[in-house]
Amino acid sequence: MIIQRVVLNSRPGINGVPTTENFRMEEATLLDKMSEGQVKVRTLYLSVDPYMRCRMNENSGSDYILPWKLSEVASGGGIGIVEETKDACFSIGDFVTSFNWPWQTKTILDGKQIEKIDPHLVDGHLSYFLGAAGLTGLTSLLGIREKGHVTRGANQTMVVSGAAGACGSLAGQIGFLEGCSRVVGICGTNEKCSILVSEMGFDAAINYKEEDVVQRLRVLCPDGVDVYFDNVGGDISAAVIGQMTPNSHIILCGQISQYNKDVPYPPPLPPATEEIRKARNITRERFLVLNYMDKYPASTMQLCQWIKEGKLKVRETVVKGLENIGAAFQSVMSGGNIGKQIVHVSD
Ligand SMILES: NC(=O)C1=CN([C@@H]2O[C@H](COP(=O)(O)OP(=O)(O)OC[C@H]3O[C@@H](n4cnc5c(N)ncnc54)[C@H](OP(=O)(O)O)[C@@H]3O)[C@@H](O)[C@H]2O)C=CC1
Ligand SMILES: CCCCCC(=O)/C=C/[C@@H]1[C@@H](C/C=C\CCCC(=O)O)[C@@H](O)C[C@H]1O
Repeated sequence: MIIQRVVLNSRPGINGVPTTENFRMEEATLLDKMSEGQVKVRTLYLSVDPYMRCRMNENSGSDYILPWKLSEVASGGGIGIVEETKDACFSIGDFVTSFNWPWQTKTILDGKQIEKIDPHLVDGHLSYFLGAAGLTGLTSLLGIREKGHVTRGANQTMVVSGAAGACGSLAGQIGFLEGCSRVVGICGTNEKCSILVSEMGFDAAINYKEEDVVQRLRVLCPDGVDVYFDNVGGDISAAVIGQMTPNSHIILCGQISQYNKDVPYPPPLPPATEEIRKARNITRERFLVLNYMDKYPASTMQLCQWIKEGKLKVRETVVKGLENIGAAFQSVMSGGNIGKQIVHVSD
């Protein structure tokens, strides 16, 4: 059977900005023969995520992220429907997901690699399993619970960078649900700022491309910042850390502003900021959602319940067509998305 797939065409270079030309769509043959334990699936949705930038380098710089190979199919989070099965755990028509889904229209996967998902849990919004009800939501929830030290009634102020993105938009809302009394977002457009405040319940938002972040934080967080959900790193984080209170906490989720640079992960803070951090005893521990797999089932149920109750507002930016996945990734890296970026491959 002939299928379409997307392969890594070229590497942007460790200090380069990724482009759509780094990816190439091509035809390939999917073997008709399946072995015991295998499942043939049609791809419905694929996820593009910032960590994929590290997979475009020859060396990902991280022990848990493998580089993509040139001219080989790329992969990431995906959702599909079972079309044929040689694994008794699955039936035709089951919806399934995997963290390691090849970027192709149809594929044969090992049954052990995939997990069934129940669309009723998300009122039929299957793609939410790549976002709010998937690793993105788990990252926001577990990041806050494991590293945020949020205490109900403690009158804490949370700041979120990358606030209008997939993790950030959920993190701000979860900050409130877990007990913060004030949440301020930082993001890159006025439209995003307005959505954060009017739709997602943030108290205020700062457009870092147009406003003086330090000055605005002084006004919007008069008692200082107690919890910082950091998605971006760089100058924005230095500005936030300068406003943090003694014994406060950074949730070190990601550092997207540094992903097109040859720096280690997590990148060290600039010396003056590191001095502030130490003097104020601010924690900045590495957080990786993959380290909390035992907490996924209960946390996923919590996220689905909040989504159903309307307590967690979900935004997606959906691009149609496997051929557009490179553009969708490039868009995430340059701020084109609001909420989770999804690629819709087939109905
Ligand atoms: N620790 C973990 O286990 C996990 C960590 N992550 C991390 O969480 C972060 C967010 O990921 P995710 O929610 O999927 O992606 P997003 O949906 O937040 O998309 C990325 C956003 O980052 C912003 N951005 C891009 N470049 C810059 C820059 N130079 N400076 C400031 N902001 C920038 C853009 O928004 P804007 O318009 O605001 O610039 C863009 O929309 C990433 O750092 C990622 O690596 C994600 C999953 C798990
Ligand atoms: C080096 C930068 C990492 C920044 C943090 C981040 O975004 C982490 C994201 C992970 C992500 C990727 C983890 C593993 C992929 C393994 C695939 C492979 O190499 O085969 C996601 O899957 C969940 C987050 O914890």
